[in-house]
Amino acid sequence: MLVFPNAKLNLGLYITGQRPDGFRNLESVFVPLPWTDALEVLPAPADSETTLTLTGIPIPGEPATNLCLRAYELLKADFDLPPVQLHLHKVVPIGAGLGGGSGDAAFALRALNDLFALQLPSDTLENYARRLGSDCAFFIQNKPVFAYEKGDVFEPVALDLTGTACLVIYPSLHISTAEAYSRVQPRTPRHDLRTALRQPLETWRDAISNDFEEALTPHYPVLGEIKAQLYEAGAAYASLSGSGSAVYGLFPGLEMPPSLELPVEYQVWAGRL
Ligand SMILES: C[C@@](CO)(OP(=O)(O)O)[C@H](O)COP(=O)(O)OP(=O)(O)OC[C@H]1O[C@@H](n2ccc(N)nc2=O)[C@H](O)[C@@H]1O
Ligand SMILES: Nc1ncnc2c1ncn2[C@@H]1O[C@H](COP(=O)(O)OP(=O)(O)O)[C@@H](O)[C@H]1O
Repeated sequence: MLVFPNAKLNLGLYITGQRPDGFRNLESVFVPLPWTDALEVLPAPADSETTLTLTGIPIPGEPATNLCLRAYELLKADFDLPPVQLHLHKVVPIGAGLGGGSGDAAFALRALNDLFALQLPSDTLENYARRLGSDCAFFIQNKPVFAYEKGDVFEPVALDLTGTACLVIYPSLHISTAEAYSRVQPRTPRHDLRTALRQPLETWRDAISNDFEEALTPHYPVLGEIKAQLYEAGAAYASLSGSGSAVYGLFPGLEMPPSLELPVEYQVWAGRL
């Protein structure tokens, strides 16, 4: 079985409180971004070992800690799964705020559920996903949601950005999620995200913000430079995604976003949501 785990964008992000478990409460709207990896999951002979092979962008850390393998081990602890051969072709930049690793984990759970006819409903898969990472559960249903608590509890949002031209720029700068959280002090949300997102996209610039962007831009000025470049190129809305370092621009009304002159080491996704 071959699946294509996608990434996500955060529309607004507020760190609202410190939790007793050491994590932070947040409020954000997550939307799927069709920048994808490719993940193959094949059943392997009963007497063989489970394997993971990797191509594409190198992933920091030991392959044994890869979220695809962790997803398999999580289900194997509860179900009589045969060994599998996993192959991940990594495309989505890492440490980008695009949730690429979380998407791989959730798609691995979904693929194993389908391949071995486990018949687990979405809420059960979401509970497994939550154990792998705070934003993993979003990728089970993979549709726009208002996310709160650890970013793993959802409410539906009436938001349809389908077809909106979008440019995502990753300045080859790995910002770890833990480092980003350590730089932000929880506070009352600056804006009411659900109300703001019901207004026309052209108003979002002054009505939606990302707390990580404010905290990280003084340390990484390139983030502010890319955002300014996106606005100069005509974006109606531009922001850091999640804890960065990817910055995106939305260009409603265009068939495709404009192309920008950027350093060769940057990775870019241009297309329609
Ligand atoms: C910031 C967000 C926003 O969507 O996305 P990314 O920028 O990583 O894509 C998410 O909250 C990232 O979720 P995820 O990447 O799954 O984080 P986890 O693996 O669960 O946690 C990594 C580390 O981030 C911190 N963390 C994460 C989530 C949260 N609600 N509070 C936290 O304090 C903790 O220090 C934790 O050890
Ligand atoms: N399949 C995977 N893809 C990407 N990162 C992975 C994967 N499995 C484990 N990781 C670990 O997760 C970390 C961050 O993953 P990712 O979701 O891409 O971050 P972010 O959402 O902050 O961009 C990486 O540093 C990496 O060590």
